[in-house]
Amino acid sequence: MTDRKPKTRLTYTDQEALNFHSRGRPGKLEVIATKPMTTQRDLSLAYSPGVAVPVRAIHDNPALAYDYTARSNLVAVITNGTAILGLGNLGALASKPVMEGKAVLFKRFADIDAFDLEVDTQDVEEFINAVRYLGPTFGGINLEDIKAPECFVIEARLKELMDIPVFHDDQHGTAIIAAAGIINALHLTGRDIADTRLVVNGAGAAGIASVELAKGLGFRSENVILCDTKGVIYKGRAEGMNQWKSAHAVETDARTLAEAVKGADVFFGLSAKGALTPEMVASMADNPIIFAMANPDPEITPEEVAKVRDDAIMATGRSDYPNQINNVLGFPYIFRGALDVRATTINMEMKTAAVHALAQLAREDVPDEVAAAYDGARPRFGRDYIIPAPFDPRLIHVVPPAVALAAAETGVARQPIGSMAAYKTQLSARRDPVVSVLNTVFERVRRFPKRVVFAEGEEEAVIRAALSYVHQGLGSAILVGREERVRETAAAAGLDIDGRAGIEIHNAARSQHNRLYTQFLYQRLQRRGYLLRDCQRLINQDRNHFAAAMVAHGDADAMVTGVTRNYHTALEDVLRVIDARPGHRIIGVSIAITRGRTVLIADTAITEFPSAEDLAVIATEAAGVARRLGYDPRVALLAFATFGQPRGDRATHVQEAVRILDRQRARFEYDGEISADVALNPELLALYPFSRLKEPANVLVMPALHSASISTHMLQELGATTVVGPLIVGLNKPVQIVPLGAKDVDIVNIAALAAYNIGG
Ligand SMILES: NC(=O)C1=CN([C@@H]2O[C@H](COP(=O)(O)OP(=O)(O)OC[C@H]3O[C@@H](n4cnc5c(N)ncnc54)[C@H](OP(=O)(O)O)[C@@H]3O)[C@@H](O)[C@H]2O)C=CC1
Ligand SMILES: CC(=O)C(=O)O
Ligand SMILES: [Mg+2]
Repeated sequence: MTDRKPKTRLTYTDQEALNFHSRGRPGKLEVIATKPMTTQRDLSLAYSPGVAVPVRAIHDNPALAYDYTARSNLVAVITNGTAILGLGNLGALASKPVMEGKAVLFKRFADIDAFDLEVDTQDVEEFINAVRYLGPTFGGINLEDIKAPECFVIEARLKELMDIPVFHDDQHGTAIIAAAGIINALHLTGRDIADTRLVVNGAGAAGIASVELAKGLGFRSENVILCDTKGVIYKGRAEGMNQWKSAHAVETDARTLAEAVKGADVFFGLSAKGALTPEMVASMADNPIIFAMANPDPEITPEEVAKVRDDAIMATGRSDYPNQINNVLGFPYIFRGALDVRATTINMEMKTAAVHALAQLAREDVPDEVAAAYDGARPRFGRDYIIPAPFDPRLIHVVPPAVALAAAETGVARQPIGSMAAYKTQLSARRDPVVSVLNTVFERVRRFPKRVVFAEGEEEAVIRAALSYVHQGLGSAILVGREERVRETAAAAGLDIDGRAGIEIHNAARSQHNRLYTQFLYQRLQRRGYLLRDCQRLINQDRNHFAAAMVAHGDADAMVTGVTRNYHTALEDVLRVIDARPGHRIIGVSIAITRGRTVLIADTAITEFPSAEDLAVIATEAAGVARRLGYDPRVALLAFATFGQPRGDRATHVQEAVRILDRQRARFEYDGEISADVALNPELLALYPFSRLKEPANVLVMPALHSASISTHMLQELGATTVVGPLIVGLNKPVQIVPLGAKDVDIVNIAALAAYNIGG
């Protein structure tokens, strides 16, 4: 009956789920030391006797625990296993996979360390006592999967007893995400919240909290019906009641869920699998909003809904359907914001701030990285995208700042955020170490904004990158392309570029500068076999030549290209227009970034078999890049051998390169020939006390292009390493080339590096 079919679900077998949990180290968590623990000295500092120093300091001033221990970033995920997802009361032990899962999500999405604690008691007092004394260990307490009504008592008492945030995720996390989703769904269906009829099935932890927050948003009490296993919670009902249910009892004739949902606008399922039938869905109002949030199986599936009507906005709690209304979008970021201001609690204002931040984010354009999380189908605000996806990289710098600000404004922040801009950068860097490495670059470009020409202005990723460049305050963007084509591509992607300050479109064929650029190119190429008309064609029809000519003439400050053409073709185009900087050689430098470590690798683009002289030049140019990125260069000239061992002819030109640098009195730390492991590992390096490198290298000069290329590609594919580049270094004007098919985030990073003139 409908042509709006739900997207295909991912599938897995039970055996695959078991294998996932058992393979390798069983479970999903391990503990990793954050300090070196290799030498006797490390042991003395970390343990006895050194550890006594912070012990005394904390005793004298308890606030110092945030500085000397992991407490400030540590959350407990605590349960008694009485309401494991929608599986019911299966006990503390069986809940462990879910709690480990929550801990992993804390880490993955918000860089919060979390321990799962499964407390084997169903007695409220015993449970409270098991938790209340854990305050010194943690910065926050995330209560999970504890059934109602005990969860209400437990949370309220622990909040009174503890001076750190205590947050029952199933109550508030769920309510916050459902509230964000409903704000957007009401907007899309043109409803007024004050007249909207809501039915909530499930009057437990999640149901009660969601009703309370929904009413806080503007749903009127008389328009909200709550149901449980006994049916509608109406005024006067006696069976299966408690004070939390009674607070939401209404005057109604409806007694069953089927009667309650008849004509209702919105259904929230926080109950159990299959609780909502297709017949009930069919009886709802036009454009019904159905959030079937029970896990792992919803109250009704999107396929079942699609069979009976095609006008529903449908959401579930699962990752394998569109519109995932799940507290995973909340708890990592809410705790991140709360921990970062050392909040004493998570109050209503902080929760509301999270609701609005999430709702707003879903309305914004989606970057490539999120599109990738949707199997390449870029979601756009609408019926199938009312809430951000869990893998949205923007969540980390959108939700915590809103929460932190609300904490400060309501006086529960012990240490409010100083600079919000700096905090947002710090947050992004938690998820993406590239952000912290490029932070100096971005900051500097923001202070001295630049006009960057994007040669491939008709490409969607490029238009997104240009918009992002402008939005981030880095300067203005010129898109080279046919106006209509650029506009069409932008419109199809839902990007608004018309009249946007800072965005210009330049059509090479129609540019008033063509005559000038053509003459300029002809002067350069006439003795290289090019006729005037060849140069005319290159300027009129080839965007790389046109864009490079803009930069050569100062009509743009920097250029970015490469999305549609392979690296070397794009470089040849550019080199017809722009030379090397006098006294310099063009080389390629790649930046390999892992958490806590950045290494430059050169030459990753130009010289296939560098001579000793070439290697010395490459070392010098790469050291310059390291300096421009804010590092003191420590350059290792790599070979398969280290200081003469094993012997072999191929290392001799590396040794000679080191002698050339000596003769040139190079003003940076360097040594070679040295193998990559010795260059990067302090313990191996210590075996060569005569080495001029006293600490591991941060610049690696490769003996040849093949080793450079192979190693950077392996790093990119195998490890948790991001490789940026190759960046072009030594060109007379700032031009950078991105890898073929680069995504918008990568293009913006490279545009910022071009604007920063990383190539010197
Ligand atoms: N998507 C998300 O992010 C989240 C989803 N949930 C889901 O919500 C559900 C409830 O969790 P939680 O509140 O923590 O659990 P609780 O045990 O606290 O509450 C369960 C509630 O559901 C009611 N219920 C159970 N089965 C039915 C049914 N067939 N029809 C009507 N009501 C029913 C119970 O009724 P009674 O009071 O009569 O026993 C009770 O009120 C679970 O499926 C869970 O997975 C929870 C948290 C987050
Ligand atoms: C998602 C979650 O916390 C639950 O279903 O219990
Ligand atoms: Mg839960």
